[in-house]
Amino acid sequence: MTDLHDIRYVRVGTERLDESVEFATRILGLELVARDSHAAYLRGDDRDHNVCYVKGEGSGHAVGFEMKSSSLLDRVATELQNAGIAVHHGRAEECEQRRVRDMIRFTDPSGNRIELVARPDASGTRYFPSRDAGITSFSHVGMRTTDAATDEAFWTQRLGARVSDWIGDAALLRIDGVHHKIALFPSPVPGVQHINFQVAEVDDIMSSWYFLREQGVRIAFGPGRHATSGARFLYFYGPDGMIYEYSCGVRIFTPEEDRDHVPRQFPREPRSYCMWGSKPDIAEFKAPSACEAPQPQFANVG
Ligand SMILES: O=C(O)c1cccc(O)c1O
Ligand SMILES: [Fe+2]
Repeated sequence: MTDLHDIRYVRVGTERLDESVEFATRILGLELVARDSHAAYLRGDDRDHNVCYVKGEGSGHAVGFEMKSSSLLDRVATELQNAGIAVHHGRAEECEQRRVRDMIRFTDPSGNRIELVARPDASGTRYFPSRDAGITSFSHVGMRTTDAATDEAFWTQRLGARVSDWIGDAALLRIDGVHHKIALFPSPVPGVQHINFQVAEVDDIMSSWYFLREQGVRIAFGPGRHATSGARFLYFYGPDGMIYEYSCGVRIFTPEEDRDHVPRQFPREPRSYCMWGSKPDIAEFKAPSACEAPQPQFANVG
């Protein structure tokens, strides 16, 4: 069984490299740690980077997870290949671009690109925010799935993730004590749906809500509170329609809870996403449209 040690980075292809860097620093509150004409590396915690914007839409999205050792990485590669899953072993320059010693890449059944890495660069300097958004860490990604059941089986059976809760068919998956590090939201297309940063306290959520609106940033959802993880949250749109989430107070499972937890099934309705009543301006979070909702069956009446 694979044990993903932690989420490590997200790579986002963009034609708007300068705009993405400007948004991530001035608005989101990340620190720019390196950039060249092809890529920009930014962080919201003490790791070497959390987000890499890569010039060119074609480079798409990828999510990187750290394995505890290169030997564990090699073992996972063999397990995946034996299961008939194509595994790309990162070339030296690809590992350098990711600031890691070893990397493998494969896709989940929806085509989401997953990278497993070993010995990522540590950093001897503290995260130094460009704006005091209260960010404490890069914590999870929401991903789009074109086949929720198949992707959930892949992430749980192949990669060792555990379901913490469902909202409709959307699975919130944990790989450690944090309620989730990956969430899979049904969608017609794959890709990274949102990027989450933890913030220190609710004051950070609320002061950012005022700041973002003053800056003309489109709010996507919230301020609100998730019924699933209990986290208070705020979502907003950045360049290329990427959604960013600040949240605080996410549930942390004790080892006993991790062992005994029975995942809950929340219905796909607004109150499952927000206990306070905020309504999402996020396609994957909206209740199925009338054309999608199962039509009530009326018995033939005379
Ligand atoms: O934190 C959560 O529970 C949560 C639920 C639905 C969607 C999300 O993005 C979340 O982070
Ligand atoms: Fe989230």
